[in-house]
Amino acid sequence: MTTLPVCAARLVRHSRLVICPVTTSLTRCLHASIKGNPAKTTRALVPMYSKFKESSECRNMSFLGGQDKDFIFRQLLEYKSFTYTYLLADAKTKEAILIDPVLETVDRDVKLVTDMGLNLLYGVNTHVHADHITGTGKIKEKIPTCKSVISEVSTAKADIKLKAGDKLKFGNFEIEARATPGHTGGCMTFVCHKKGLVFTGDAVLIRGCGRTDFQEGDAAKLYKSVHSQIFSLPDDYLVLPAHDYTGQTSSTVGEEKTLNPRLTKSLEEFQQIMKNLNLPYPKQIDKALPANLVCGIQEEQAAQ
Ligand SMILES: N[C@@H](CCC(=O)N[C@@H](CSS)C(=O)NCC(=O)O)C(=O)O
Repeated sequence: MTTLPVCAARLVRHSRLVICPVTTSLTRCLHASIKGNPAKTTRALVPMYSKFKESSECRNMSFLGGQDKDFIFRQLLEYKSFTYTYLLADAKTKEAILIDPVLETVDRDVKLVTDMGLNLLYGVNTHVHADHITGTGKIKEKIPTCKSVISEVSTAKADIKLKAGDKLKFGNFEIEARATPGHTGGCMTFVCHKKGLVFTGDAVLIRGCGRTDFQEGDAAKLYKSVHSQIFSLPDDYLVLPAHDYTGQTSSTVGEEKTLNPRLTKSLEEFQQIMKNLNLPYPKQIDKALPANLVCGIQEEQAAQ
């Protein structure tokens, strides 16, 4: 109870970024407490604060701020392949996961994890990437307790093979694995419901989607899995893709449902668009695919 006005003060600061009725009321209430009766104000703040904690604004604040008292979040860029790696951690228990680490940036990521005193449980791959080598193998060498993770459908080697519906826990948080094939056969999307975050890998990119011209790529499958597994999530969930080539960092389910120039079309139109993308093959595909089938540089490769 005593910390409530402090929390409210932080909310007031954040309310400059995002204005919503709940924070506006909180602001008024806090200002009233300066003039009036603080105990009465605190009583009035309790239901408002509870409502705020459940709101998308509150969830997104921790994304904007990168950290709150419960949750740590970082979006990290590997700028040669324009890949985003995500660090998620429980701020209290220090248990952490990395989603889509890249070989070239393993040292940066391991230093961040170590500096922050985190206990990295999992290095998770959304799929067998074709454009860069995953960092999960090298991370395991540096942090032997960390387990590599990928979908079982991918047929890649890893410590943990996920099925649709499986959950990975870290402290008081978890990500739910959803099968979203189409870019590759084994693509998975990870949802952190508590924070309203959805890690789409290459299934949904911001105003785009993963190509479907190799690795069991299938435009119809991609369309159906995105619509059933991602567009069915609440509109305010933050979409966090594995790549962006235009300098954007995040979107929302609601935005992509209405503004994505490919996925808002009919299935037939989508298939035509994907057939005519004519993208050059990723530059690293020949070394990335075999390495990623063993989750990066691992014993199997070193022994060869
Ligand atoms: N130029 C890059 C590869 C770019 C590319 O093909 N990206 C993939 C995801 S990584 S396999 C993709 O699906 N792109 C969709 C799109 O519309 O751009 C390189 O050489 O690495």
